[in-house]
Amino acid sequence: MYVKKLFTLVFIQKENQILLGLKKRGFGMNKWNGFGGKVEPNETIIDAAVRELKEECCLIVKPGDLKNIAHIEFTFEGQPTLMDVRVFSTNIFEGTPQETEEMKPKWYDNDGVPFEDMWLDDKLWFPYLLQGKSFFGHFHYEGFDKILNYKIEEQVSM
Ligand SMILES: Nc1nc(SCCc2ccccc2)c2[nH]cnc2n1
Repeated sequence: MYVKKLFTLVFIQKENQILLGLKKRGFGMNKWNGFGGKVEPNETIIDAAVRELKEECCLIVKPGDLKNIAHIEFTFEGQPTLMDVRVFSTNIFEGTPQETEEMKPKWYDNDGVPFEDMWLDDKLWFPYLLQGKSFFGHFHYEGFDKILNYKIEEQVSM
């Protein structure tokens, strides 16, 4: 029986580039990732996504401009937590990405994503993200550096 915890993950995209942030502390520290975090009890998932993006790199997006492109679940052998991550993307945003205490932002070419410094699973589902295909994924980890099993299923539309 898992204890489900809800998280957001936002990817800002340009023509052939994607904005990633180097996590400077906490869960996933020293890995490049999208922007996000825990959904608080008093907010919607979308509001959490907008809030975390602003907190982590000072970009402003409108809730209506965020497209839910994926639902990814992470479980870890021997742990009761199921991380329920709602992934959003948009190419409509205001501001210039700024470094914060949480994240150091950097634009990457779509064909130059630093998978060697990201979560192991990311290289498995980034192709769907970069091609704008919606998907469901579940990744079951042993520790943080080994995927025991996973599934990815394209979804017609979320
Ligand atoms: N890309 C990616 N992201 C996460 S956690 C994303 C959600 C999150 C959680 C806590 C703080 C900020 C953001 C992953 N976990 C395992 N593989 C993973 N891949």
